[in-house]
Amino acid sequence: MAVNKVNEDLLRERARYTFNIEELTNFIDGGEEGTRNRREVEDMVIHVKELHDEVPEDYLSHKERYENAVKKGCILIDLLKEHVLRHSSFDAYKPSNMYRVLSMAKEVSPVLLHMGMFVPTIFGQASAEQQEEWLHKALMLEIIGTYAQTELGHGTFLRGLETTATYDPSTEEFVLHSPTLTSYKWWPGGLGQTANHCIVVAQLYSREKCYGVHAFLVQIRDSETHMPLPGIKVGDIGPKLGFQTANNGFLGFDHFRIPRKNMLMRNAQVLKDGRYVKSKSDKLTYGTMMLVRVMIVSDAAYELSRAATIAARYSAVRRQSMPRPGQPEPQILDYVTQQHKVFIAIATSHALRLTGGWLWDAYSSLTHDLDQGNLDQLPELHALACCLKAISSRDSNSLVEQCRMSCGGHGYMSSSNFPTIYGATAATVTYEGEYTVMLLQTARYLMKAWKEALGGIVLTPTVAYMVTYNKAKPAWVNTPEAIIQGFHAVAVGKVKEAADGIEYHQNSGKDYEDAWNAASVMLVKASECYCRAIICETFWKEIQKHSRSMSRNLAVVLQQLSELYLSYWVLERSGDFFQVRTVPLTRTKFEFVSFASPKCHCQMCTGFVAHITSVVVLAVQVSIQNLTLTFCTRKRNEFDIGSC
Ligand SMILES: CCCCCCCC/C=C\CCC/C=C/C(=O)SCCNC(=O)CCNC(=O)[C@H](O)C(C)(C)COP(=O)(O)OP(=O)(O)OC[C@H]1O[C@@H](n2cnc3c(N)ncnc32)[C@H](O)[C@@H]1OP(=O)(O)O
Ligand SMILES: Cc1cc2nc3c(=O)[nH]c(=O)nc-3n(C[C@H](O)[C@H](O)[C@H](O)COP(=O)(O)OP(=O)(O)OC[C@H]3O[C@@H](n4cnc5c(N)ncnc54)[C@H](O)[C@@H]3O)c2cc1C
Repeated sequence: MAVNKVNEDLLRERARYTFNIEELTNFIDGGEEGTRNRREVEDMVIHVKELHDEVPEDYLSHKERYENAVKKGCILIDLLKEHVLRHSSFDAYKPSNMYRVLSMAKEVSPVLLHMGMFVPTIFGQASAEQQEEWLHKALMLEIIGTYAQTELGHGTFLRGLETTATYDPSTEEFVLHSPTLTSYKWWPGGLGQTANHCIVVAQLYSREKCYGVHAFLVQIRDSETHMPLPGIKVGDIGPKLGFQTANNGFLGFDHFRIPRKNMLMRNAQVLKDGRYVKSKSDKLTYGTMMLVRVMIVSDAAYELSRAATIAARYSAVRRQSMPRPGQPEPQILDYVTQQHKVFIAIATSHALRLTGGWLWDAYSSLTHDLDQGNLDQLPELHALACCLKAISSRDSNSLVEQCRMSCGGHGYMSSSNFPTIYGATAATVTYEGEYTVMLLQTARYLMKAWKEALGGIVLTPTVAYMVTYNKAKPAWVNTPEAIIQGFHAVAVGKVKEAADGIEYHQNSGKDYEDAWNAASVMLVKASECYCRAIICETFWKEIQKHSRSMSRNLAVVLQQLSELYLSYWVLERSGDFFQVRTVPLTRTKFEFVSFASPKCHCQMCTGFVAHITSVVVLAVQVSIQNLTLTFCTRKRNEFDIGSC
């Protein structure tokens, strides 16, 4: 049998790397133990022949694809359980581990929601007694669940959900009901044919009063026959852009009764007589969504790293065109335009991975605080989780598409794996909080922070710079730190512009809701800039922090990737930097001039800003472009794709 011979161009490129590949691998895995764990699980998986398709999944029927995905999901979960039982240190519910194992199968697993939301909801929202009853069964997949929140009529507006859970004190039961077609649960992964239980989010009624949305654990299918229980209508919602084997389904209730104890009661409770005991915060019901948003940042990075690896390898082996007559066709990696497409994908996968780790640590700290009854950090973490989920998933999805396009026709083949990766990342931009909605959630937080900044109130860490920028302007020197300051200045400027926009519309007679809506494009922009500043700063600081304990050669390359990321986004957002005004040329200072704000439209001010800014920004652009071009050409000579 012919042995697959590794392409000579790829071997030559790999022989040229300038740093220790194993060291980079450990860095990406979060340490040597992480690499050992990952390799052990991969070794378990790679040799299981049932996980390798004889026939391309695209040639299978929907039913065959689903059955194939179920089979693979069961094999992977058994391997995961075996590994967890053998290594108590392997934290199966650290996002990167759980998702990594399931994503080793090409198809999205029908039990993704069981692992990704059903189990975490029991962890996060079930009382100790309820965890005692359900957690082990869920971890051992004796019950298979999903998370049923979204309805046909509402996905974003949770307070508008129509499914009702009405408490009947005479039987100590909740009666679940879907009063309208639009109240049918729609989308939950695994609901079509896989799950026999689910977390149902419904409007809680007791003693004829509505207490808002709460979570309930509901058995929907018979544990023996797997048939829907009486009063349950359930099935598959049909074909989608991607995620074809996620088994997304619909669910309707016809006065379906569950025991009182099936309301998740860690936060709020309903007593036997129907009395409602309020939670410390209504927002704790939303806890699972925050967890998954935090997970998505790391996993968006992972999916992008897969796409970037495919594109980098292809760029090394693909030879095309003849710039010099008679010369061999060059590797497409020699084209600067190809480097410009692929290198930013590599840099971004590192930026999002490190930011995702930083966010996971912040989330872990919050959950510890919440256990102690301290909710102080909840608003900031919600704002961070919203914007980072939105931006990371959108960046990942668009760069996956860029990687696909960089591989020409072969990138369009299913066998390239780009269509599967694209379908998974495209879904992530919408689920767990739609892109715009999430940025508007962060904008709510930023508007409050801005008001506090104007009053000189000390702000939480990620917005603290608003107070300083509102008073003293930073000096501009062309360093990564100064570029990060520039992003802070841009973010403050956009926040101010949006706040001024709301005020402007209110002064023109609109109420707050209409003024908010009229300024909402600026609000989204402000959140984007706030989030970009966080990613830029976190990426740079994490690289600086880790560089101190890594070999110089690796530190140099990672530093250059973070410089590339900063440069790329300054150039991508040069229009926003144009709005950053300098004052005396001797020491250029940032001052944000909004072209859209109701003030400073006078000819003099606008003319002055345009002239000075063009001088400064031109200087900035030239130096940044040099940095970028230098990075690409210099790195091309020695750029390591060995890690690819
Ligand atoms: C390729 C990568 C693969 C990644 C794989 C990772 C693992 C995957 C695992 C599973 C796959 C996932 C499959 C998908 C599942 C789903 O989609 S589940 C359903 C998700 N649905 C949503 O996210 C709904 C989005 N909408 C909202 O969240 C709401 O808009 C809202 C944010 C709740 C706001 O709605 P509303 O208008 O009613 O309320 P507001 O007045 O705007 O806000 C109320 C106040 O509450 C605060 N708030 C809101 N949410 C939270 C929260 N989660 N935590 C804390 N606080 C919250 C908000 O700030 C307001 O507070 P304020 O009044 O003080 O400002
Ligand atoms: C692949 C996939 C898997 C999913 N899995 C699950 C699951 O397992 N469980 C589950 O419960 N749900 C799941 N969902 C549903 C998902 O959570 C919702 O689709 C998502 O929350 C968006 O809600 P929506 O679909 O109602 O869109 P809408 O909220 O109707 O959004 C449509 C448009 O309206 C805009 N919009 C909405 N509200 C506002 C506002 N206040 N201000 C400005 N613009 C607004 C949005 O920006 C968007 O452009 C899944 C979805 C997908 C695509």
